[in-house]
Amino acid sequence: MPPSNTTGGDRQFSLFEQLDIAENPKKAMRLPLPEADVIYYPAFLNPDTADAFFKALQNELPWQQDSLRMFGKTIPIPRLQSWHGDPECTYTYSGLTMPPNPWTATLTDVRNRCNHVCKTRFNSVLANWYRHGQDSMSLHADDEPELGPNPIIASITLGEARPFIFKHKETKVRHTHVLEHGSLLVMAGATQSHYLHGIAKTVKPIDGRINLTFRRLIVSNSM
Ligand SMILES: O=C(O)CCC(=O)C(=O)O
Ligand SMILES: [Fe+2]
Repeated sequence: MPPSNTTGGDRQFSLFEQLDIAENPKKAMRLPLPEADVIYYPAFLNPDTADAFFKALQNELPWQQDSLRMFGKTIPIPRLQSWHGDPECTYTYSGLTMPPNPWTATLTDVRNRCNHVCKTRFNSVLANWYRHGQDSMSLHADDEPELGPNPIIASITLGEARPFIFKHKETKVRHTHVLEHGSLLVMAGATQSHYLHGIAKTVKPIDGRINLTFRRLIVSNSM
């Protein structure tokens, strides 16, 4: 049975209220996920701005294909990545330790828009480039200790729309939501405690997608 919708209900409502949605021409919506706080803004960026950001990021970021050690083997991850942030924001993710690259003009611009709407100060961002349908991200929760409890994460989509999968950790119930060009997805509250999320592969011939997930790492000398 899916968990009761009353659990965390206050928190869901307060996230919606917390976000500054007044400036967005298209309405934001809360996704129907019990025990989670997830808001989706379809047209956070206008299409021309989103196109320009996509092109700029392709050229601006030092994209690399990292590898993970699994079962004694080194396996290249199926996407390109680039980690950026304030100097103290070294991040450990699936066994990879990544010192931050500096903020670029485009990342700073998008970060400031996310800060404004989410009323927080993101100090880091993971950029993911899914080059085609065979690039993906396996189901995971963004629950690294340096994110602290109940982290707020702002996730921008540029380029090809891809289905974003949520899977409840206990009930295993799945919910899929297509993330469109120029959209913003905000995950907050207990979302990471109760759900995994990821991007599946597809055999369809599709174009590339760049995703930016802004985070606030709790590091000793962050202000
Ligand atoms: O590409 C996406 O939308 C998901 C990215 C993600 O989950 C992450 O970077 O932790
Ligand atoms: Fe994630």
